[in-house]
Amino acid sequence: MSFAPPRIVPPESLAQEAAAWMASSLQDALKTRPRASLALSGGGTPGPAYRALAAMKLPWERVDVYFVDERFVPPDHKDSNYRLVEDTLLKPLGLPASQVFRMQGEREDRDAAARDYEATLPPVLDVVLLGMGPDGHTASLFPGHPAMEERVRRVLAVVGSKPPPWRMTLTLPVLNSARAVLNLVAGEGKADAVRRALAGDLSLPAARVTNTQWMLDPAAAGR
Ligand SMILES: O=C(O)[C@H](O)[C@@H](O)[C@H](O)[C@H](O)COP(=O)(O)O
Repeated sequence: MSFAPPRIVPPESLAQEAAAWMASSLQDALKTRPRASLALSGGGTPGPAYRALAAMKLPWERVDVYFVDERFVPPDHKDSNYRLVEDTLLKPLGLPASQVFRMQGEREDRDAAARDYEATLPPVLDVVLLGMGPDGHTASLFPGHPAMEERVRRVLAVVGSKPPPWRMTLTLPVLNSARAVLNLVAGEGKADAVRRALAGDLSLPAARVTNTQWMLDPAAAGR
């Protein structure tokens, strides 16, 4: 399994280029279907890309927002991926709640929350934005975790090695059936994981998302 060559983008253009990729991928999806689904990751990298995306002209009334993963914290918690997306994309767009499918990280029964989220997912996601940690985790799929081997459940509650520990995550069957996937990675701390993932080191969850397009800044590309 090999990936298309990564796009290497100067740091100052990364957010805009990632936003343009998401917008273009959504437009492609909307050419043949009435609605498009956009699944978003959290972490420190994608916020500026979400802000740039919110400024782009799209038929937003036809776009449904999902989450790639979420921490088991309330939606107004500083570590909530929902809060990140709400602040950078949903509020700027004024997207109605009916178009936002939030992972309920506030729920006590984590497995029930995962199962309920699974029921909201479309059969195939159109556009997925991923990130990757220095250990090669993506979504909340961490190296060596049994969730990497899951082939039936589409959403799992897991304990990850990036705090906060308890998370809900899409699994590889969902990510690998998506129509367009971008892994947006920046910073020299990721360079080794990027090199290993691009070389097909399947111990890295990010390497197992087979249809990933990669967008890197020069530092993550080892330059
Ligand atoms: O909830 C999360 O933490 C993210 O979904 C996670 O998969 C993230 O994409 C990577 O950890 C990279 O995070 P940074 O962008 O902060 O490096």
